[in-house]
Amino acid sequence: MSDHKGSPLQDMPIPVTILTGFLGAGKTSLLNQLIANHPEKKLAIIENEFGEVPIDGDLVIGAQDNIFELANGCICCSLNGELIETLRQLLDSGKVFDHLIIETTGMAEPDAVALSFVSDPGIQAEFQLDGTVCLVDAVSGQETLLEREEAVKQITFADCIVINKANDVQEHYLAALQSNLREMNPLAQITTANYGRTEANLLHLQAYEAGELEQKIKSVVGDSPTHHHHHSDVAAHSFTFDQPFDLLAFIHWSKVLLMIQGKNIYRIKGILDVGNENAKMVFQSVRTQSAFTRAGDWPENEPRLSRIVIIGKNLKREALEKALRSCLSKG
Ligand SMILES: Nc1nc2c(ncn2[C@@H]2O[C@H](COP(=O)(O)OP(=O)(O)OP(=O)(O)O)[C@@H](O)[C@H]2O)c(=O)[nH]1
Repeated sequence: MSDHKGSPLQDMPIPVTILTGFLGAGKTSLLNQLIANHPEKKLAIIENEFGEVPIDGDLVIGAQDNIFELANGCICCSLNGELIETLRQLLDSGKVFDHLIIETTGMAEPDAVALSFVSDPGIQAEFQLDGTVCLVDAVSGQETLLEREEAVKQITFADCIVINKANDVQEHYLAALQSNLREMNPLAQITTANYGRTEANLLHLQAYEAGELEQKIKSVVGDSPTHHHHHSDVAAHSFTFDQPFDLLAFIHWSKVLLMIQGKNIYRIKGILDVGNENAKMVFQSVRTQSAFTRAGDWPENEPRLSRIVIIGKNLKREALEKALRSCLSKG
């Protein structure tokens, strides 16, 4: 990866990691570990926190020159426009950096932050999401998930979930938490940490790359017709279809679905067989935005199975399946 000097004509988009997790879960501790473990990287960091006086920036060690603060508001709501402005300033600053980390407030909905990177063409040209990392407090995480909708959304949107303070709980408790998180988000990688120290390569998740997505979706959905994971009213529904999709019908359906039910749909990811296309089409949504990318061609010896995972709240599985079936190619 080449250096980025804030020029609008960079050769490669700068990878972006969104760091999220409920209040006190260990985001700043993890950030400090990332900085310590990646001396080869020139990290730029955007900190967002509530409160008049920014504090977290002072708690991040050794990167003071490259820290940008968005204080006194939440990045996912009132400060979203400011985030885009800060990204532009970052590019214009002349600072050299090759990876951007955004630490959100503990209350932020990371999909709203991610939206800036998939909805603004100017930003998209310069930055590319690598993935969202969500910290969960091993001790209080379970309780927080029962009480706080924001925490549930953070989990369901994450590409990697890090259970921090793992040594502070017993093994069986940790295993139960892990399995609960797996049910809520079967697509995420799950790992453990103490004081933010973890083995996982969190800055290279490539969560939005077609090949990586395909592997993940395949591992979750398999070849069986349909199944779903349940966490109270939040569920991950998986579907497989062995007939090709009509691309336009699918696009139309997904746009209407996200427009009408977007609030309750946390994530859609899918690999689709589309009539008249040799390439596998990878679909994913971030809030109301959605996009297709091409993965490799379907190999001759691989059945053309479309696999789709929809994670959301209070979703009616039968209705989703029926609607998806109506998007299958008629020809
Ligand atoms: N026991 C224990 N404490 C930890 C661990 N990791 C972090 N802490 C402590 O937990 C507190 C919160 O950690 P932070 O890294 O500031 O968490 P945060 O998510 O950035 O917090 P907010 O910015 O307030 O949302 C601090 O006092 C840390 O020292 C851990 O693995 N075990």
